[in-house]
Formats: sequence, C-alpha cells, structure tokens
Amino acid sequence: MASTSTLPQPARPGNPPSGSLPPLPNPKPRKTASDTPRAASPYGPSKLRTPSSPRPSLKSPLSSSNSTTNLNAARSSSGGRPPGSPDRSLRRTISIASFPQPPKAGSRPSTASSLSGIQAASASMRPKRSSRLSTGTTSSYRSSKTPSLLNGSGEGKFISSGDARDPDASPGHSRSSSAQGSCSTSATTFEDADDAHRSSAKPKEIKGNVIVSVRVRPDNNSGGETPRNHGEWSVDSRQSMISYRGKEGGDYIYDNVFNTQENNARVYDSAAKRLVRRVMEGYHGTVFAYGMTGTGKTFSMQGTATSPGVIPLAITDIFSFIRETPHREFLLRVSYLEIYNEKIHDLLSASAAGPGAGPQEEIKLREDSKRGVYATPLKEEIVQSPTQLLRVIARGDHARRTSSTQFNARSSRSHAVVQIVVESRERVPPGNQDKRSAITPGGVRVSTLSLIDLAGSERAADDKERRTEGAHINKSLLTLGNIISGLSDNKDKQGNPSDRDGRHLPYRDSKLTRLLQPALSGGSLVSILCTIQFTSSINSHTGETLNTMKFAARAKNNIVSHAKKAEEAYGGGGGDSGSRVLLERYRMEIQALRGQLDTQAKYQAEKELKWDEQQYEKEAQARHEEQVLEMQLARTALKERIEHLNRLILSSKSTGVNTHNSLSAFGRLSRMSATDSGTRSLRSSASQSTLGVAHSSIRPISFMSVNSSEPSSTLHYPGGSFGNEDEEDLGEFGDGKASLQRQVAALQADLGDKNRYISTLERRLLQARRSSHSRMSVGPKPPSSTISEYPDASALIHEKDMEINELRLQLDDKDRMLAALRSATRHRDLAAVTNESQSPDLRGGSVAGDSPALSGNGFGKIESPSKRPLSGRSERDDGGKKMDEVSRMLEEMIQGRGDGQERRSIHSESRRVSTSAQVAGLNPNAASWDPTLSPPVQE
Ligand SMILES: Nc1ncnc2c1ncn2[C@@H]1O[C@H](COP(=O)(O)OP(=O)(O)OP(=O)(O)O)[C@@H](O)[C@H]1O
Repeated sequence: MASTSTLPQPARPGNPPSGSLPPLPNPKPRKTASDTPRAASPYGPSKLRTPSSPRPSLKSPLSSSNSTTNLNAARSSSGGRPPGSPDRSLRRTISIASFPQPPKAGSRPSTASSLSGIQAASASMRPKRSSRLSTGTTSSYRSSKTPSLLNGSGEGKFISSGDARDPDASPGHSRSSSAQGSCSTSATTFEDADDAHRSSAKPKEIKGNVIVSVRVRPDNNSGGETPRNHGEWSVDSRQSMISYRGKEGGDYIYDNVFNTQENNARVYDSAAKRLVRRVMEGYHGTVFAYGMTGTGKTFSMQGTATSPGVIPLAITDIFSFIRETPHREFLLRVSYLEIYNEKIHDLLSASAAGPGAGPQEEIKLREDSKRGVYATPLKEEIVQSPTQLLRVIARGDHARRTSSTQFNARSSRSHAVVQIVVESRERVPPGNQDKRSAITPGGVRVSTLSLIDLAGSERAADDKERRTEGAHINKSLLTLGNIISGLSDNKDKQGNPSDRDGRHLPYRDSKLTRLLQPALSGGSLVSILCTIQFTSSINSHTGETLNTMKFAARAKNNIVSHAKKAEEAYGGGGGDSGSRVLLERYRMEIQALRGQLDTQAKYQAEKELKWDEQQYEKEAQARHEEQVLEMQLARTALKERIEHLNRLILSSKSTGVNTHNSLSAFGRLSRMSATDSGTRSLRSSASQSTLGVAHSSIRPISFMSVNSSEPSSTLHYPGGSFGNEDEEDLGEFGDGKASLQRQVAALQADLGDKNRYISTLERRLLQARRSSHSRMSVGPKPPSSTISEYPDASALIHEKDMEINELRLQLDDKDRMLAALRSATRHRDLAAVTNESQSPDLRGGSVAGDSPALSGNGFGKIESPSKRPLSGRSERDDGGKKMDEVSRMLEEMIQGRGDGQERRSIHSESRRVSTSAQVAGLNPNAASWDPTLSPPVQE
C-alpha cells in the first residue's frame, strides 16, 4: 500500500518510565459474583477473578479442574445466567449478539455467552477453530451461538486451561495482508450479519458494545521475547488474561490481551475491525489508545509502513465496505485535531501546516442534541480514496506536537483525534438516476468514527515545558479515569448521567473528557486499547502498569454503550444536522443544478430561437430599408425626371399654358424671381408664337402695348394684368438688348439648376452604388416590387450615367446657346446700327401687323405700314438674315449635338419645338422670340 509510506514510522526504542504515574481513581474493590451482581459470572462466584481483586494466592487460575467445576456449576445453577445478574449485564448481553464476531477462532471464553442466555454448556463447548480466520469458520462461530468476546461481565473471567486459545487462532502474521486479504474475509462474514440485520423488520438495538484490550509492548532488553512470566507478571493472550503476582495482584482478564508478538493487524482485527464496520452501517464508534508514555499507543494507532496500525487499517476497511455495499452511496469527510495544553488545534488547517503560519482561530467545543459535543470551527476534508484519506491524516500527523522525553524519543505531547464522518444513503436505482420524478432516495445516515491517540501519562519531567505538557496530559487522563470510574447508569434530576452517588460527571474538567463525552456516556461503540510494557530493568514501572490495567478494567466494567444506528436525516429538513448532511445537501444541490441546467438549456434554446428570429427580422429590416432606399432613389430619380420633363414640357407647351396665365403652375418658372418676370413674359410670348395658339389675339398684346400709341392697340388679353406686365417688359426690351441679356440670365439660372440637378443625381448615384454593393455583399435578396422596376442595379446606374452624360451635353449645348445668343445680340446690334445709319426712316418705321415680335425684340420703333418705306424692308431683311444666320447656327449646333445621340422623343420634341421657337423668335415675321423658353435640350 503505497499510501502507508506517508505514515509516520515510529522507530524509537524507549524504555518505559520507571517513576510512578498519577494514580488512577481507586477501582472499586474487587467484587466476586457473590457480592456484586455486575461481577457475576456464569462460571461461578468462587473462582471468578477480577482484574483488580487481590489474588488469594499466586496459584494460577488457569486450572482446568477448577474451571471445569465452575463452568458446570454455573451451568447448573442458572442456566447460563448468573444468579442475580444485574440489568446492566443483561443489557450488554442483548447487544452482544448484534455485534459481529471477530474473525478469529472461537477459542475465547466469553461471559457474554452465558449472560445472553446461552447455556454454560455452550460456553464449555466453545468450538475450536479449525482454520484461520476463514469466512466459514466465522459463520459457524456465529451460527453455533458461540458467544461474543465482547463486553462480558468485565469483572474477569475464569478460564479453563483446557479451553486455551489455539495459538494458531490469531497468528501474528495472519493479518499480514489484512488490508487486502483477511479484511475481505471478515467482511464477508459481517455482510451476512448485515443482511440478516437488514432483513429484520425491526432492527436490533446494539447496546453495551465496549471492547477493552490490553497490548503488551515488547521489552527491548528481552530481545523481542514475550516476557510470559516476566517477574511478577504473566501474560496469557489466549486467555486474554494478565496476571500479577505482586501486591494488589490478581488476574486481569479483558476482551483481548495482545502479547508482544502480536502485530498491529492482529490488534486491529480483534479490537477495531467490527467497530469500524458498524460505523459504516450507521453507528458511532470510538477507538482510543491509553497508556503510559512510550508503551506503543502511537505505534498501535498509526503503525508503520510495514505494519500499519488501527487508523490505516480502518481506512482500508472503510473503503472495502463501500466497495462491498453497492446498494448504498457514501460520502466521507475527515477532520483531525489535537488537544495540547488544554487547547484544541486543527491539524488540517493551513495554519497548522507550517511554522510560519499565522495564529489559529481558537477552536471551541460546542454541544447540540444531534451532534453531541463537537469542535468548531474545524476543517473537514472530503475524501474519495484510501490514499487520499491516508494522506490527509499523515498531514495531520506531521503537524502534531511531539517531543523527546525521557521515555520516548518522539513522544506525542497531545491527544490526537481523527474523526471520520460517514454519510450513507440508499442508492437510487441506476435507471432512475436521471429522472427527478423517480424514486427519491432515502434519508442520509451519518455516523462518526473517532480514532484517538492519547498522550501518554508520565512522571514529572525536568524540562519546564515538558513538565507543563505533562501536567496537562496527566490532568486530562486523571479526569478521564475519574469519569470512567464514576460511570453508571444513574442519572441526575436533569437527566444527565451521574455517578452512583448522583453527582454529575466532571466531563467539563478537561477538553479530552468533554470531547469523549458522547462516547463515554453511551452514544457510541467503544474500543479501548491499553498499552503496557514490562521491563526487566530496576526502573520497572509496575505502578503505572497496574494503573493502566485498572483503568482498562474500570472501562470494561463501567462504560455502557447504548449506541443506536443513526437515524436517517433529510437535508431539506433544516436544522444543523440536516444542513451538515453533505450527501443530502449535495443531492439537493445536484438536483437544483440539474434544474438550473434544464432551465438554462431551455432559455438558451429560446434565446437562440429569438436570436434567429431577430436576425431574420434584422435582415428583413435591412432588406426593407434597402428597398425603401431604392424606392426613394427611384422615386427621387423619377421625380427629378418628371420635374425635368415638366420643365421641358413647360418650355415646349408654355404657349398653351401662358394663354391661361398660369405660369405658376409650371413650377420651375414660378420660382423665378421678380426680376425674371420679364423673361417669363418673354417665354410666354415665345410659346404663344411657337405653338400658334390664338396667335392673332396675342400678337397685339405685346405689340400694341409697347409700340402702338393708339388706344385701340391696347388690346385685350384675357388675363389683363399679364398684358400689363408684358407691356412693362416690352418697355424694358425696347432695344432688344435687354431681352437677350435676360435670356442669358435665364439660361444661366437654368444652368445653375441643371448643375444642382446633376449633383443631386450624382449623389443619388453614389448612394445607389453603395446600396448595390451592400446588397450584393449580403447576398441575393428576394425580388421586390421596387426592384422589379429596376431589376438590375447596374442598369439603373447605367441609366443614371447616361442621364448625367446627357445633362452634361445639355450644359455644353447651353454654353453654345449662350455663345450663339451673344453672337446674335452682337449681330442684331450691328444691324440696328447699320439701319440707323443707312435708313433713318426705317428706324422710326414699322410694319404693322407684319411682325410685332420684331418690334418686341427691339428692332426699332414700329411704325404703321403706311409710313414704312420700301427700303426699310431690305434693311430689315438684312437684319433678318443675320438673325436667320444666328438661328441657323443654333440649329446646326443643336442638330450637331443631337446627331449621333439617342434622344428621347420628348427631348427631341422639345428641342424641335424650342428650335422652332428660337427660329420664330429670330424671325422678324414671328410673333415673338424667347430663347430662354426653348433650351435646345433640357435633359
Ligand atoms: N508492539 C510494539 N512492537 C515494536 N515496537 C513497538 C511496539 N510498541 C511500541 N513500539 C516502539 O516503542 C516506541 C514508543 O512507541 P510509541 O511512540 O508508540 O509510544 P507511545 O505510547 O505513543 O508514547 P507517547 O505517549 O510518549 O507518545 C516506538 O519506537 C515504537 O516503535
């Protein structure tokens, strides 16, 4: 077992102290069966030997004749039960049957057998063990009602020499593989007992389960030989008896007496194994080693790597039991404390780990009805394997205080308490483990196993520190002895245990006794291992040895165990015990976590679903936004186009519009400023002339209003005021130069509009491109009604590009138009100058009704036809030619631009119309001319 290597390996030869130890409380005077019922033995009062009773003689009690006689006498007298046997003995008897038998030969005598009603005959017929520690042997032991070795009368046993234990029954080496081999053998036996126990409708209550054993440490000076008859002492391990022939001598008989050759495994098997198993079943159990310093307490409890002691073997058995009990689940937690100088220290806490560690929080003892007395705060570690548990304990051992003393090079200076808490619960059938609605496991049973290595009693040392330690140790041991001496079934008025005189027991006088209170007052199974040593040296410490033996005898006599299987607790029930049941708490936590997991999984699924939906919605939203944007773009583009076309239409159809004097309805023109009013009027005129609508009625408007002084010439225009405006305008354009300037201004304004329009379109185009890119990066989108109008973004872009190009071309055209108009202006001015210089008549003449527009365009004052000279016509023709030339230039220019380009019909139409208008405007025969109304291309 690898883990055992971590255990301390005491290898310190030491001699037992030779001085006297603090005296144990005086044991009750030896009582024989005749004077004390407790000491009653089925073997007859006359021969019954009690450990502390003075031997009547040095004659060995192991006389076969005597024993036989006595056994027969006992058998005949009371049928196996001693007359007047006390209740206490009877109670113990009841419990014995429930306490499993040790896996050793049935060679041990037991008063218990007789007390339990088994006839002395059966005791005398103790089966001889035929084989070593086998399951079969043990089973037959039990089935034959062979009495338990435990908890007999406690006052000693008279044993026939003929019934001496077979030396092979508990060979020292038989437990060499205790952890692996013999443990399992025993376990099998106990499992049978457990099964019987489980099947019972009403479990038996185990009472009076106290084992008291004495172990004799080999004397270093004797070369390892058992000092069987060492001076005044004799040890008979088979009879579980130690005899002393000195003063206060007698035969001391216990449940177990281990001679110097018996090893730790043997000690464990006999003294602790069953108790450990019972703890695993739900009983509280306490094992402690008591004895003078250097006599082998630590050696017995901890052992060595080659010979593990009670603690490691118990740990091995605990896990063996768990393995063998598949129908239950277990949780183990361990704590380790020491009582040093009446202070409790946690050996597992971090601060106990090293010298540099800070001060430890003071640990106090508390008591509650469920847990009894317990130390708090104390670190508890949950362990899952023997190795882990052994490591934890080894860590505590390392922190324990030891010092070199006169009798022990590594003397334990403190009482050390390992406490293993065992929680167990019926296992939920595997098929139902994941179904929370399925079988709910039973409650959790909590039991504790306390393994205590007491500090050794010792004489006063020279060293002050050792003396102080020794004083505390001795005081606590003395208190322990006092309490054990005073133990009885008596209770005081408050129901607390009291001694026989009704006095309360001084548990509170020391931390050790306070901590042991639950065990000593009957709450747990108890196994006490007392260690002694005989030496051949002059410094023999007979007094201390006798004290230890008396202590053991009193413990055997007085400690009564009412240990019951712990009740099953439910973690949800609240209360301290409930909350401390980790198994239940963990189960509930696991359940809660599973619930949380389920909820989270559901939540997660919902969230994912939601997220998916959101994503889908987001995508849909994005798609929608894109669509809206596209629609907006398309609408904007269309609007712009409509507006643009409207402007074009306005230009081309303005004649008809202006006829009704609704310029404002044409938007673009309505925005013109007041300063543009002249231009507007001119446009109207041009339109009218171009379209030839109400030509005759309109013509006089401008003409007559401007040029005729006759009242009749102030002719009617349906929209009266308009006519007045025209009149004003015409007055301004009297020289025709202003008209051209206004045309230029109008064209420039139009140019500005066009530029703005272009920039708008470019902006839109950019947006459309971005949108197109993003849409393409997202992936194909479902067709929409908007997109269906523009199924191909590139087509849209292309169209826009085309439009922009066309607009640019229009701009160019306009520039050219401007240039042409300027040129026309120059020509006209030239013509006017020429006319003035060559034909003054013409300057004042006019051709009434011939070309009102001409006059309107500033070609001189219009006179009546009668006053107009003939020569004037030719001059006018010259001017007209020049104007025609300009018109032609414009026409060519426009045509040239138009050639090779695809124009929409409406554009062509507007151009044609505008060209006509221009031509008409420049034609002296035309009614009027307004180039601003007729941009060649307005796209
Ligand atoms: N049964 C035994 N067989 C061999 N060696 C033993 C036995 N018992 C004790 N020893 C040895 O005797 C020495 C003292 O033993 P141990 O330390 O266990 O005594 P102790 O009772 O615990 O003393 P203390 O009370 O001072 O701590 C150790 O070296 C140990 O190995």
